[in-house]
Amino acid sequence: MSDTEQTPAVPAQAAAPAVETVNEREPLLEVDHVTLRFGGVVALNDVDFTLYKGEILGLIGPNGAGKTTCFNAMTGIYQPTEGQIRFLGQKISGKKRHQITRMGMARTFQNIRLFPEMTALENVQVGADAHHKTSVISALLRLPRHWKEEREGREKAERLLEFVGIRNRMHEFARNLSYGEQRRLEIARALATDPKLLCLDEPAAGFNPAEKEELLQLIRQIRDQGVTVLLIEHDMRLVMGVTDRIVVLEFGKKIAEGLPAEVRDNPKVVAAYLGVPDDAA
Ligand SMILES: Nc1ncnc2c1ncn2[C@@H]1O[C@H](COP(=O)(O)OP(=O)(O)OP(=O)(O)O)[C@@H](O)[C@H]1O
Repeated sequence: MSDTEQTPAVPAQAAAPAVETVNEREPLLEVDHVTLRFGGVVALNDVDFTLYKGEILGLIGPNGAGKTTCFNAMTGIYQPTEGQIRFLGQKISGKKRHQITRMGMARTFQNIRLFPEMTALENVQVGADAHHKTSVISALLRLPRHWKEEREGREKAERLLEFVGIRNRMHEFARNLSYGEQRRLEIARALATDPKLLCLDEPAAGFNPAEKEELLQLIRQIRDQGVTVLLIEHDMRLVMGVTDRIVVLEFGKKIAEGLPAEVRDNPKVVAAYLGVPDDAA
């Protein structure tokens, strides 16, 4: 039996079933009437929604709708012009990115951001370092507790690489991995920070149908380990197949929110995607 079978790759948190009764659920992330302007551009206009613990929420919308800006506001890269974002009841605004990571939020990027000259294993260990407790001094003095932490970090990184399906590539430089493997590695690295919320920004971009299907399974497995997932994705089949609920943005405004089937049949959403004029919708 491998160590993966003995220890869950993603630390078990309050494992939660799929969303059925959202009203009874605990909020994890609250986007509270957020407006965000870049000069004259209103990238987010009074956007308001809640992400509940244990769900997979899709954030969708046509190009330029404000999805990435919303992600960036949630992860502390941008500050809202108005409104606020709360994670586990605490304001995100003013927090540094590493503080937000420690609070339990991790993300991947639309454009892959790995350390190309480091191995897959090292890339994941860097993520795990966010939670190391021993000091720089104990690392320099090579104290036993530092070694213990180092060993545990490595074991955890290996388990995560197994979990995302690329353990056999752990000693390969990140730059030598295939595109799909790099995307998986990004997810493993984000999971190494023990997130309560994992934000995936277009994780299926450039994937073929088989890879998309595998990704869909992986996202479900991540949620089944108790990690809440926020997904930005253009591929509608994937979004409809994996999310519990969907929020739709268009021109920075929320135009719909609901179960995948409700959103798919919403005339405003159909119009936004097909470019039908408002009065015809
Ligand atoms: N740093 C910035 N400075 C100025 N305008 C910006 C900036 N970032 C985004 N915008 C503008 O804000 C709007 C929303 O962009 P955003 O990238 O969030 O959309 P998106 O829904 O993620 O689009 P896509 O699907 O194409 O990635 C767009 O009009 C964009 O041009």
